[in-house]
Amino acid sequence: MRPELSEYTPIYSGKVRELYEIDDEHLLLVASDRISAYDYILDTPIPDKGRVLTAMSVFFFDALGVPNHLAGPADDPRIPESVLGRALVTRRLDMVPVECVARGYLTGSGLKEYRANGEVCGVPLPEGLVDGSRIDPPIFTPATKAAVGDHDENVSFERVAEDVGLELATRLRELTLDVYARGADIARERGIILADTKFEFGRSSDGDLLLADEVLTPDSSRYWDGALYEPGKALPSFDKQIVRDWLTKESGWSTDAGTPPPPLPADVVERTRARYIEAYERISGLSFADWPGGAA
Ligand SMILES: N#Cc1c(N)ncnc1-c1cnn(CCN2CCOCC2)c1
Repeated sequence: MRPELSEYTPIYSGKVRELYEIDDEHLLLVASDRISAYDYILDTPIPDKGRVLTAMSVFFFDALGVPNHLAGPADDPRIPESVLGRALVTRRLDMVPVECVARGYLTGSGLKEYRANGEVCGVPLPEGLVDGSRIDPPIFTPATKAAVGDHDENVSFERVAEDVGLELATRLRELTLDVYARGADIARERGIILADTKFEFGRSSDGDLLLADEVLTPDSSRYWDGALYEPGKALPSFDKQIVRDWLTKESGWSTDAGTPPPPLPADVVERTRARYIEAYERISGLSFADWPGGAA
């Protein structure tokens, strides 16, 4: 008999995920079906988004073999039926207050910084780069964690070293670049570019540095369709562009409307759900139908 979610104490609620306390040593990390666009949490959920992104995290945790915070399988008996498939039991860690970002392509806030001063987080880049340019080798561009709803602030490696010490900052950079490179290689071999990603790390009670949070999902990474990539060409989001295009080109809403986006039509929801499942099945080689928690 599985416990009810109400038996666990909620300790953190983010835009699309929540964290609950199971006991002194264990947490329940729950991924919702909520989707965000243009800094709004949309009213319309994407069915199975939470389950697909949980499956992606588990695939990469397993494939990359990095010591991590998982403390049980996807069907762990401590997971309530109501969130089965979109929740994971994790070890409770002492989180390192750094968003560990790796960038293999120049876009977003990194591009904005580069255009202003030719570098990103203090890392100088060659002249002449444009939106979508490859950054090879990838760079470590950390950020400080922002409050829910705010944007993280890009900071230099030196600032991270001041905050957490040079040894840990160096280890975070090494791990971030190694895990990103290996994960991006796996995805690229299957036709999906992971342009950048954000990791979080924490220390266990016995002092080990473990990979935490979600790993290489479309919510923590930019997913691009590799078939469309040309050098120097930024691509639309593999998973969110259907929603973005409908909102800005068909719904009558605009990003400067000053009002929340309208509900999504059923076909946009279904096509978006299919994109998440496609990304998972292409990268993992597994069938989403085999993932726990599907409709009975
Ligand atoms: N993972 C993890 C983890 C852990 N294993 N131990 C202790 N704390 C955390 C933790 C606490 N906050 N965050 C930020 C990311 N949140 C994740 C949930 O959803 C909201 C955002 C991570």
